[in-house]
Amino acid sequence: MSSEKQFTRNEVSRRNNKSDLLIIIDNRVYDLTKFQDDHPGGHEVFLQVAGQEASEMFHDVGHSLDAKELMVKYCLGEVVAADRIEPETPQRSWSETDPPTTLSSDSGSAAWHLPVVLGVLATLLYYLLF
Ligand code: HEM
Repeated sequence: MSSEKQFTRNEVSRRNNKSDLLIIIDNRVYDLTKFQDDHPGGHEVFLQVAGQEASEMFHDVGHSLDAKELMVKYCLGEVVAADRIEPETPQRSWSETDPPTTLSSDSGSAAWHLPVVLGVLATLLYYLLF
């Protein structure tokens, strides 16, 4: 259990105006009431997402590392476990369908044939020509 302050999405949704403005990014709750007038992207965007989930919009903008460091200052806590949205992680099981062991042992044994054959050919040519 985290020691951070916990918020339900319902609680956050009620704090959705210019004088009390919370948003949710990646299951963390930010109080942007004091930051809205300093936000380089303007305060209107915050009013659009006030009290709501804003992860997609935040990431779509491609905020800089500076912006991500600044966020920490405005973080109040996190969303309660029951209300969390897990980020989508693509699950690929290629390792099960395409075991790499067969491929690497095959190409491993073939790999030293070529230089040996070339070496033999070069030696034959040397004796034939000189
Ligand atoms: C804690 C939350 C946020 C912080 C600390 C923050 C901070 C910043 C900073 C520092 C910039 C300047 C550019 C950069 O350094 O990336 C910026 C730009 C911007 N932000 Fe945010 N931002 C936050 C949330 C949001 C959200 C939720 C939205 C959209 C709903 C948003 C939309 C924008 C836009 C549209 C720009 C302008 C991008 C441009 O002109 O290229 N920001 N923000």
